[in-house]
Amino acid sequence: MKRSYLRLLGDVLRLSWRHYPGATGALLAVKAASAGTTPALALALGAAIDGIIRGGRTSAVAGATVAALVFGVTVYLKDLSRNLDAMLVDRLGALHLRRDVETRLAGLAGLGHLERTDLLDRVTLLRGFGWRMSASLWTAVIAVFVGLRLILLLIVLGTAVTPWLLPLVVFAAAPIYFERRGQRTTFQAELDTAEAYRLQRELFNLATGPAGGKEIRVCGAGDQLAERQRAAWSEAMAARFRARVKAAAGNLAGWALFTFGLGAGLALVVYRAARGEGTIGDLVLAVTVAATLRDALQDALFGVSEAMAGRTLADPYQWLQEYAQTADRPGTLPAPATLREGIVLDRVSFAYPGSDRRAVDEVSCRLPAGSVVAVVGEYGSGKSTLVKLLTKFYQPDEGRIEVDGTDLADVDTARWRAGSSAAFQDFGRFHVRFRDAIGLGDLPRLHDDARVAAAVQAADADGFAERLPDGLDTQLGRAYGGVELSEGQWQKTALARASMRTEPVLFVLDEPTASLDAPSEHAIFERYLARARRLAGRTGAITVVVSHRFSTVAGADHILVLDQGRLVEQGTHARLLAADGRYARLYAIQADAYAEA
Ligand SMILES: Nc1ncnc2c1ncn2[C@@H]1O[C@H](COP(=O)(O)OP(=O)(O)OP(=O)(O)O)[C@@H](O)[C@H]1O
Repeated sequence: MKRSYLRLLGDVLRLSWRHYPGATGALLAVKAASAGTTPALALALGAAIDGIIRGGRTSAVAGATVAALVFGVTVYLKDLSRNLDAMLVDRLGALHLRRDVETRLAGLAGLGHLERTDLLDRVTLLRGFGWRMSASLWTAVIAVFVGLRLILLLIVLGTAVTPWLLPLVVFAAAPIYFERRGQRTTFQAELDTAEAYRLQRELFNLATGPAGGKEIRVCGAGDQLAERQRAAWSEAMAARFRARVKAAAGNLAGWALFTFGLGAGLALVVYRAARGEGTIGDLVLAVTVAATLRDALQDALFGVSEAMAGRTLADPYQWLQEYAQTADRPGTLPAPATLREGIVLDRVSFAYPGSDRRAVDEVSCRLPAGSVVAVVGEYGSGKSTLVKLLTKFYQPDEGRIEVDGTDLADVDTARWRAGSSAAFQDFGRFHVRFRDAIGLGDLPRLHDDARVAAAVQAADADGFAERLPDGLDTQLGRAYGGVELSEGQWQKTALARASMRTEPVLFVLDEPTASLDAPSEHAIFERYLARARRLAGRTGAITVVVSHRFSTVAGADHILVLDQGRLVEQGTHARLLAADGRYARLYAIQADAYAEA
């Protein structure tokens, strides 16, 4: 086993001891005691048989009594162990380990782990971390004590019967060796096929889930998806199956060796008994031990293989710990409560990890304090990426973003975010009460009804909010017996959430009205323009609006026009029209389209 995995098992054991000392101690004691029961039973039975044959009534009765007692204790310990094991695995997994992973993942300031395919594989593995890891700990403990039971059984064979039986250890080790080799092969195959496996699951969810259900039916793409899912599944499974066949062949060889050794050992005991060198009790003892040796060995192998299966968790967990420390540059400087000068982008470039194409390419511009800045451009021109850089989801690869002269990279990320508000294109649909879906935009004011109502009004959501069956207390999401909102209503809810903070210094609206019609979008934009003016007066806030609809953003103070990541034009609406460049051309095309409509 890898050292990191052993260390992780040690950490989990310490965690269990710290939170459940009684149950952990009891389970360890029960497992340790269980290791001695089979050898004790074999010795007691052997003594009872010898007592009967020699006519020693006392030793026969004593042997039989001990055997009966040991048998009773074995059954009781098994039951106790099962219950303690289940209780500890559940509690430790759900209450501590899963929470630890959840907190670490949710605490990551950046988005890389959610958007990079190489990291997604690890995040996927970590989803089952809590329960699997706590189960692994106790299977590893079982493996240790079953190993101890095996050693005790062999000592009993070697000392109570004949040392000639000791080479059985070598034969007993053969299946373990082959099992481990097989484990390594299958583990590697799982790693190699993780991407195909993830893809088939994604396709399955897509084909069967509600998200793309309508489009898939309209397109008639169900069969295609099923076929692709089947292909990805077959690709992953074929490699895994080949690895398992290889592992099974090794296991067969291991067990064949063990069976050969066991047969030879028993033949030796029978031969010795026939020559009068051993007793019938020895024979009973040897047969009892031999019969349980196979079970003990199988238990040990099962324990080892189960514990080894948990090894797949060590790498991603360790990665998460390191990633949390290195991926995010949290910064230490306080975030400004008000802006005096504004935000300056100085030759900012950024390419998504794993891509050599710059999503933002040498962008330099100034976003003056108190201004409303619109970012426009065609699909994929880098608008959302620019917003992600401003909200510190990613750091620029080159260049700097300065906030009132301070490098944003040095500003404390959590505090910068606490001073920002944002509504994103891919907004969240939180299936909680309507008031909570909005209030979580400013957690300390989650229960401030007046603030929530004001945010609802700001987002022009009061119309549909009034019609909700339980008002602000309405549960959202049909899956939880609540109300399902329309796309536009979800979007207005996201807008209301972004309106909860009243004093942000950065207010981002990344296509917040894409699901609304042009007049509604225009009305909302006017509202937020007025709000931006009020914010500007209080905190010097900068409002950044991303939109496809050029007419909507005409009232912005400053417009940035992006094309393939580059800032190709900037200025006011009037100046950009007068320049008769890209902006003017695209504006004219949209204006014509609306005129014709
Ligand atoms: N997570 C990601 N990983 C890799 N590349 C990405 C990622 N997100 C965006 N890109 C790429 O970066 C470029 C800019 O994308 P971005 O989302 O910033 O454009 P946009 O102008 O906001 O587009 P839209 O108007 O469609 O929202 C695109 O080429 C896109 O394919």
